[in-house]
Amino acid sequence: MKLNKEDLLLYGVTDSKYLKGRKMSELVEEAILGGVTMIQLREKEMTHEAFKQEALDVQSVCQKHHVPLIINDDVELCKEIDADGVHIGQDDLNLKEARKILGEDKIIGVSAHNYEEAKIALENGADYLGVGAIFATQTKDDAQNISMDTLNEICQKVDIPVVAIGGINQVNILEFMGVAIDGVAIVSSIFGSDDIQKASSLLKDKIQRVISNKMPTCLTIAGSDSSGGAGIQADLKTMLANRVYAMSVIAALTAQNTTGVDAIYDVGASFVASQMDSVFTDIYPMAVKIGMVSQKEVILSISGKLKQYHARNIVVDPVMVATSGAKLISDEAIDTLKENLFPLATVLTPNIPEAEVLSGLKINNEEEMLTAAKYIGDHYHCAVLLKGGHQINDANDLLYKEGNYQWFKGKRINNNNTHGTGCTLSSAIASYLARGENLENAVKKAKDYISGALAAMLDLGQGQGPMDHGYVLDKKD
Ligand SMILES: Nc1ncnc2c1ncn2[C@@H]1O[C@H](COP(=O)(O)OP(=O)(O)OP(=O)(O)O)[C@@H](O)[C@H]1O
Ligand SMILES: Cc1ncc(CO)c(N)n1
Ligand SMILES: [Mg+2]
Repeated sequence: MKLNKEDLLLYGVTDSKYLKGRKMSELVEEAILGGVTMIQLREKEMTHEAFKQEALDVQSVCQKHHVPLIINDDVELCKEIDADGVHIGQDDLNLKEARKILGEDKIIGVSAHNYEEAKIALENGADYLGVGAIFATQTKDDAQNISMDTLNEICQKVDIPVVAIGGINQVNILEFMGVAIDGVAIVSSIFGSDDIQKASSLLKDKIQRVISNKMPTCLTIAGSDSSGGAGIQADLKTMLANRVYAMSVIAALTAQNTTGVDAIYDVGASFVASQMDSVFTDIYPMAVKIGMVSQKEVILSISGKLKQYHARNIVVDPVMVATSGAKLISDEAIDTLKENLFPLATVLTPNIPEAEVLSGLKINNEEEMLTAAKYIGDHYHCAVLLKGGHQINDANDLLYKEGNYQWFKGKRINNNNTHGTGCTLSSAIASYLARGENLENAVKKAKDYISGALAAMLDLGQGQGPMDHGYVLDKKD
């Protein structure tokens, strides 16, 4: 019996510490009734005879429900009872030898912790890979942790199915949104649960949604602009126009229009946290854009939640002053931003006045833009896109990342309606990161989008008006 990719969707791995006097085959049957699609029998401290008896019991349950049974480590036992396959670690019996013993018809899975190991396993004829540990796990204390990015890289480069393993539970399973895995292998959250069938069924539902979802998801955490040209409203419009599913956590409200900001109403830190819980425990965002966050407590609650949910692709727009000149952040909050949010950023997107505040340097030309971008990037250990919208002659933006820099040239458009340009650019970058583009391509595409939105020459309001975020839809008429 050879492996179907679908068999890996919810891969239950047993552990006798959860037996509590019951038979392993009973636990396995509950897991299968809940939706587990493949079983791995894993025993570390049992005599051969006892393990064989347990394996035969579990095998009859698996056969009854047409679920493949994989034996951990023990190639001989797999052959002896004619199980469907074996899973071997990096230290276990060599893959080539296992293949020789078992032949082509048995499934052989291999554990890999990095791309090199994955490549070798592929070359030696593995049928699937178990890649981890993704999260901290109680099952194996020596497990190395690997990042979501490494996991995704392995999935994309290796053309055999990949399951993620290590500490996966009902909440963090959503973090695989946008990662090209074929399934998850789980021990404790299935077999350590009081209701194995129910736990399996909930996990199955979640992993099915995560894997079948092809729509990139993106979150903005920012302030509301009642006039709709900047803040949350610009972000949502931008994300929609760049074809991602957009969600919002409102961190502040402004009474604002194209002529200025009349009032600010702060949203409490705990309510911001609640909004983030609601989003991250249901539709996990593949990228997050952060805009106006005016209060220290709010920033602390955002950074805490981003860490808790291992958010990735974080674009931080350090909003300080509106296009109209109004101040949007307290001085105390700037320090909190630097200390707590900047270190989490994939990229920071200051404009020239903001970069001056963050670097303490004056910026009058492109050379000084580079000096300031370098200072900020090296200081806060993140990439920096220093926007040139405030330069007199051109609209060239500078991306500085890990010692390298790249200019994104823009033609200055003779349009005074630039309300919300910063919000729009950072949201467009987040959208393309959610779509799986690397930072350089995301910036390039975002720059093209905003140039088009400015060139559409919308003219609304009595001050510096908003852009036409929906210009890309015109083609559809
Ligand atoms: N007149 C213009 N023509 C072309 N591109 C522009 C123009 N003004 C701004 N941009 C571009 O818009 C993007 C946003 O840059 P900008 O420096 O205006 O951000 P910002 O000051 O943070 O905006 P906001 O006022 O919304 O906070 C950059 O890519 C910049 O080059
Ligand atoms: C709510 C809000 N966020 C950001 C900006 C920056 O343009 C603004 N004007 N308003
Ligand atoms: Mg701005």
